[in-house]
Amino acid sequence: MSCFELTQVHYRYDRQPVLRDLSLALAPGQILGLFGHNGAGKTTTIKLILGLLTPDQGRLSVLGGEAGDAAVARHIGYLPENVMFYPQLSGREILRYFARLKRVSETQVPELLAQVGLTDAADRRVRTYSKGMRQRLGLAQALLGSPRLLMLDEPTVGLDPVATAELYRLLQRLRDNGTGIVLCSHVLPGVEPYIDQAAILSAGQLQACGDLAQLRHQADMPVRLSLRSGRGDGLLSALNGHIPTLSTLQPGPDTLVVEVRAGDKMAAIEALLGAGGVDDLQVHQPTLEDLYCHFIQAPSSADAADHRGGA
Ligand SMILES: Nc1ncnc2c1ncn2[C@@H]1O[C@H](COP(=O)(O)OP(=O)(O)OP(=O)(O)O)[C@@H](O)[C@H]1O
Repeated sequence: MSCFELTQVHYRYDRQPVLRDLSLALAPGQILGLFGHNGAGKTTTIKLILGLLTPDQGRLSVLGGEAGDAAVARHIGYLPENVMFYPQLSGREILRYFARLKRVSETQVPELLAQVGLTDAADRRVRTYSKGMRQRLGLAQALLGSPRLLMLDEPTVGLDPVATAELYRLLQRLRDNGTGIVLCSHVLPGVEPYIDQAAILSAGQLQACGDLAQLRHQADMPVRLSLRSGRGDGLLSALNGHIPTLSTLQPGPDTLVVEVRAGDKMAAIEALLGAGGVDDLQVHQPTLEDLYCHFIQAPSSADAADHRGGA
């Protein structure tokens, strides 16, 4: 059973279309990064899955049931973008309060505080917490009741790099235990190794969705090979005539940078190494940020169709 499945979902606020023809699914034990600029529709998507909004068109199922159904909602953990707590309560009191609200056992509270690194601050008032500590308390709140689907809206806001890496590692442990996780963010640096799938939203439309290899295949962006060698010209002639290069650059006497199409990468590496004299070789594949920029800038199929229709 999938954690959720949206099929051709449309949503509009008042008369303003916000999500258009959105199809997206998440399997258990997967981390989906949902990326897009401000206003792309990420929070709206999360609210639909939570059952706080209802699609105008299309189908939506969550954990095999209806979004918003109480029996479904109790298996969902949610960390909202701007997390706010009663400042005069301690972290422990807040978690106990939410445990009662969610009707789950309070015995989980000490363990969750430990999981997010707040054991020592558990009995301090939340108004003395840093932004990052409040964010981690928000995560502990989302984890109450061991949710099968966890949705995190901008979870790394306010976290320093070490706390961010710890958060991602915690998410991976949850994922390995079968939790489906949506990580909604416009912060891409550092997230790449921790997600299984990336969905890229722009102006309410899904531009691309898949794992990194699929996105790279779909984008067909050039791969850059950086070589250190005493015989740059010889290497270039080993390539020329066999492998089409998109660009070549010799930034120094011993360095050569070649761009080839993704599909020619292995043949180019073989030709270069076969020519001999290569002291070092680095392969630069498009990063998640490169792919994001590529897909955000690419016209969507609907826009392209509109354009064709208007021409
Ligand atoms: N309650 C609302 N009433 C009217 N329009 C809204 C409402 N909430 C959001 N919108 C609009 O819907 C669009 C999508 O907003 P949404 O919050 O889903 O985007 P987002 O991708 O989460 O953005 P951000 O990264 O800034 O949080 C935006 O144009 C926003 O202005």
